[in-house]
Amino acid sequence: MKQRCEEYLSFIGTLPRELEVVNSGDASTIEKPQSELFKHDCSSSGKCSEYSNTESSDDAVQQEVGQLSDKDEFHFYDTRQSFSDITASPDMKMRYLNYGSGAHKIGELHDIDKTNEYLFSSKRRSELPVPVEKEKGVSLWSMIKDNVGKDLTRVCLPVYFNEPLSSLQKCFEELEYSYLLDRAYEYGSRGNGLMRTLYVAAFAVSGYASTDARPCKPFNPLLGETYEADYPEKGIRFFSEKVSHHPMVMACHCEGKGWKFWGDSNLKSKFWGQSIQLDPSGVLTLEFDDGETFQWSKVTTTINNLIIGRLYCHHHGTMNINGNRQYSCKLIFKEQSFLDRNPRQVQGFVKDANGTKVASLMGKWDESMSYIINDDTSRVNSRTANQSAGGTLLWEKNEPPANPIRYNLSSFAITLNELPPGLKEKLPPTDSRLRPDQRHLENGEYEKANSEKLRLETRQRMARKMQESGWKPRWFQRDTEDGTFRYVGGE
Ligand SMILES: CC(C)CCC[C@@H](C)[C@H]1CC[C@H]2[C@@H]3CC=C4C[C@@H](O)CC[C@]4(C)[C@H]3CC[C@]12C
Repeated sequence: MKQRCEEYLSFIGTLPRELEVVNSGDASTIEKPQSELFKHDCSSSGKCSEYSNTESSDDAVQQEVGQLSDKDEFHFYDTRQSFSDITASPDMKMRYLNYGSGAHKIGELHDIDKTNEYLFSSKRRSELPVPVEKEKGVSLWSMIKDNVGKDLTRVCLPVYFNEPLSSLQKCFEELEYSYLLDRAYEYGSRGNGLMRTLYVAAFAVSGYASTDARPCKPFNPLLGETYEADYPEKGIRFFSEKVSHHPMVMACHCEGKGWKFWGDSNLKSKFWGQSIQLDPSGVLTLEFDDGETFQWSKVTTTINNLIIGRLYCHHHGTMNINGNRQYSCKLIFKEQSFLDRNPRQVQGFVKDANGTKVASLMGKWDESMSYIINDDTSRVNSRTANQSAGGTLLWEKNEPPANPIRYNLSSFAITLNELPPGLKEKLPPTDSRLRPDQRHLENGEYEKANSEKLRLETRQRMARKMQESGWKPRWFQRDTEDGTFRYVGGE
């Protein structure tokens, strides 16, 4: 029986062959080996069958949603819910978060009007709503074990494994420390290219800080779903859209004081049984208003202890931050070894146009980053073996919220899905904040969240066909030269 419940889980591949089920009709009979994995005793929850047994052929879906026709292709989602006509129709009007100051495009960022200030600057929330229902503990194993040997991208996980943020919102989360880019801009415009490069490097690392101790999965946006954020207190605006479902690609664009930052996220995943390896394949570009640019790609992320133990992720590999002027930077995210007493380390250096190392960088992606200008590198090295003791601080992770928050969100992350009065009317209907399943989860209404999630996922099965029949992103366009998505805006 083919698993048809198409929850995307695009980062999960197929289970290893040796774990395949002998008789596909009986998921409890497992060939070999009798590993720890299978001895693990987890009570299966009733919820599981509700999801894993959802079967329907594409034909059935087709019947349910209606026949595909050229005219219809943008209107597959029914209109019962505010979020259901999710794919952006070509004539949909974009309403920027401009609160009555007249339509301004994302380039005109910094005129904070009064409404905006009222809605955001001083009054962003510092807590999630109190959950309506009690949380249920469901083990991931109970979900996976009935699907051994099947394509896990087609396994549908119930909402208990999600955090109330979409992947689009998570992209914005990587801009929590955008002030580092403001600083980089200022240094550069005062002629200090080295300090600019160091701050850019610190920024590139700081994006990982929020991934620590966050064991839940973000919501998979629907094709054409968007997330737009206006944070005048940070001086930034952000816009993102899910531009492809197969493969899953999200395009992002952000503008701040003196800089623009864009890129698309496209993850390649390998499933290793107890862990998943994610290899991001997009390029991130940072462009300062004076023409200096830096480009880099993200390093590999491994999610460990999928089945037994505490789930955590770890980032490793080399990040080359290539500048178009004087300086470039190389950062190494250390591999984790079993007995490592000092994990999560990042080390690197900045080199000038001649290839001379002019500064060193050291720190941890979940803590802080520091630098040493080359003149004093040798002195510090000979003085102490512990490099992280030396150096001048560039970046430090913010304190977590005073009261521990569900899902372990940072104070910044807590604000991302907030829907204050008046905002709803200003958002396009495709915004992640309007996803009913995500909203229900945030409110702790798990039953409702689950049924809405299932409903939207059923709709989403059409995404491949929509893409094949010419669906195009609304706000981004693929660059014909380098294949990256660029924000084109519009109304
Ligand atoms: C099977 C389920 C329950 C496991 C939960 C998996 C969680 C830990 C996974 C799912 C998606 C993952 C994220 C996907 C993409 C990225 C971008 C990458 O550049 C940094 C890591 C980061 C941000 C991942 C962190 C870990 C993550 C949040």
